[in-house]
Amino acid sequence: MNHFEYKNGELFCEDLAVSDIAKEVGTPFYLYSKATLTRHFQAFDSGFEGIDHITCFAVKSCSNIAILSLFGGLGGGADIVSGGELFRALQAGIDPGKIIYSGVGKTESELRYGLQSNILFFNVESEQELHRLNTVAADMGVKAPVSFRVNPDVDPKTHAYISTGLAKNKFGIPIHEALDLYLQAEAMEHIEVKGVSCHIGSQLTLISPFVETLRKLKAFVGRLAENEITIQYIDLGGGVGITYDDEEPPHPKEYASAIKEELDGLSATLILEPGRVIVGNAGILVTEVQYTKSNRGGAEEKHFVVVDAGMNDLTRPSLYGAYHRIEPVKEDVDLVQVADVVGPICETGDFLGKDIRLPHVEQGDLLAVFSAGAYGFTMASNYNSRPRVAEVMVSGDQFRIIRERESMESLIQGESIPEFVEK
Ligand SMILES: Cc1ncc(COP(=O)(O)O)c(C=O)c1O
Ligand SMILES: N[C@@H](CCCC[NH3+])C(=O)O
Repeated sequence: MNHFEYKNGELFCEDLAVSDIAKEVGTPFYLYSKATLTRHFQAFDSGFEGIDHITCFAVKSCSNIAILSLFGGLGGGADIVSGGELFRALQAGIDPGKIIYSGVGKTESELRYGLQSNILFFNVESEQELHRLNTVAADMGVKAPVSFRVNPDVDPKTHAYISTGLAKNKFGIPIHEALDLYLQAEAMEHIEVKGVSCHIGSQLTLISPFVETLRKLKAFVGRLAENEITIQYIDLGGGVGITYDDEEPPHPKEYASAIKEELDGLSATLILEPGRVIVGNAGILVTEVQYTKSNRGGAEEKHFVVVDAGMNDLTRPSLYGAYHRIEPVKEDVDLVQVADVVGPICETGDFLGKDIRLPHVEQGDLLAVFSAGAYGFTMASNYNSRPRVAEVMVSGDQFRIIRERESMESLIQGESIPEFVEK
């Protein structure tokens, strides 16, 4: 359930007509519903009621500080993967004691920043990272809280680019090699072992890979116990999918009960790192039609709707061939056409949708690209020197710009022409 609905043929976000917001903000822009963000966070988090847990929102999926702050206020923590995400989470007021730091390539200065900030723990992904963290912590005279991200070799049955828990993926430490690292860590003066973690992939539509993973983690925790290593946290990562088209992912409550059932008997705090399931359907991208055209090649006629948002603004269709529902902001039952919705970028791969069924649209019409709240703005770039678009949040009958549209000046900010370049 989300708060993007048609009322009398007009798309609304909560109590505001999307077209009215567009008049004031201009296009393109990302639009988020505060009520949907809240509802989705609570639906996920409340599934784990009754057990010790922290919902650490995956900042990479949607990192605007207004949204992080909203989740922080609802009791959430953060799953971060860079110094930049740590900065955002702290700026948003998220409790550092609820921040966990994942990622295969943490630099020395990022490790230092995490330690200075007193985060809950680092998800260490290699032996070399463990040694580097121990050295940095020694230098700072502190103990680094550590969980190891183990790779359980479970097939999440999702897109190959977003599978992370298979042995052939770069993530984590193979589960059968992890015990050795725990033993090394226990012997290190500046490391404190806190937990065991994993994240097997994103946009999962089945519960079984999560359950299989948890079983493997439980067996592993048993082996740790035999070696007198006790852990306080089990981090199951993120990954619950959403409906973009006709997928039928588990309801967060179903996911939570399956996990709770499997956890039975384990006394550890559960950490969850959801991203997409919370924000994916809480945001849309609003774009304006610039031109329509048809290209005839032989017997085929191809229709194009050229809009003012491109693959730099929403890259998922180009990158993964991902489907996003696209509909006019003003519903029209007129003539249905099948068209590619394409952006202004000089790449054939610049499309938001292929063979989309649309009513007749004209220059100036607004289109909504749905399910754009996760990995939408956060993956945007300035390619073709396009300023990144605005982000807007609605609450009831009010809206606020939570990130300004970038200016032309911001495009060249930090650039300079050296004196040895002749003008
Ligand atoms: C370590 C880690 N945690 C959490 C997430 C969030 O995943 P999702 O948005 O699928 O819930 C990701 C991204 O896949 C990730 O890499
Ligand atoms: N960016 C991906 C998900 C990757 C998740 C990051 N581990 C997507 O849009 O679906």
